[in-house]
Amino acid sequence: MRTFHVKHDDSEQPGLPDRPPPVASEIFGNRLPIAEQFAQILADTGVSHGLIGPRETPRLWDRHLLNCGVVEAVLPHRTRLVDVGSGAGLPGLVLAIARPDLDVVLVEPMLRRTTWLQSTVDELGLGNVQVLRGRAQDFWGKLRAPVVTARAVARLGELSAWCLPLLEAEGRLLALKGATAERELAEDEPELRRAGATSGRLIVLGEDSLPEPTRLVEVTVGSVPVKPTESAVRRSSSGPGRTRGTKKGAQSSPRRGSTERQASGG
Ligand SMILES: C[S@@+](CC[C@H](N)C(=O)[O-])C[C@H]1O[C@@H](n2cnc3c(N)ncnc32)[C@H](O)[C@@H]1O
Repeated sequence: MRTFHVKHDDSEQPGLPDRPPPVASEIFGNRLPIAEQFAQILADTGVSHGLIGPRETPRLWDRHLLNCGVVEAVLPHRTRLVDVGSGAGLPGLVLAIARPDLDVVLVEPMLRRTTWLQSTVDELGLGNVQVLRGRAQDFWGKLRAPVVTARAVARLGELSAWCLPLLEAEGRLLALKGATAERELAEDEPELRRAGATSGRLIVLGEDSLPEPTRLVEVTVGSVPVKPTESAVRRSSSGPGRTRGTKKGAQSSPRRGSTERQASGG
């Protein structure tokens, strides 16, 4: 009888993340071990709890940790950041790891996800992260920050209606988008204006360092914080209000202005 042996390459095994590429140390610096621990958690309970697809494990770094991590380059020192629809902590938790100077709030409506997020924050020992359960709309009038981030949560128009009322004056919504970023920005411009945006532009990050650069849409508000639009309030109150903390856990008229489109390297 003939016998043969199959040689296994550990990096191909399901449940094991890919290895961090060299650019990871530029983004995470001496926090790289924490980022690696987060990648392990994503590949383990992130997959078993259904927060991330099993097919994502071999590309956790390129598609997720680095795609989100490069955004730290456009964040000022010691700012407060609200990440809406955080899911598996993308991009909020990644940014909190890369930048311990940030004060990060993760907003996520699904209990299963907030429970996982809180246990991950505890396991990583991150003192700069708060996890809140609820939709963005549930925090209107309760939460404001200079920066709001969101990835893969909603189209730009709807996302702006939800998120601009969470911004302080002169604040910025940073929406991580894929290849459709520029088109969405053009198509949703009227909705952005109605939501109170004073400008919008495309920023491309990691062009020289990432296999797929991050396409970020930056939407800004003016010197007066915006109120939710009437239609957003109507639509939001027809859904269930679910504002909760986890175990730790006067506005004026919208401004109208020109929405600027601009591509820039980063
Ligand atoms: C496709 S997942 C993306 C998760 C994560 N941002 C990522 O990039 O992997 C969308 C997330 O948005 C959340 N979500 C949906 N509607 C929301 C709302 N109105 N406010 C806040 N989060 C919302 C969902 O519960 C879900 O976790």
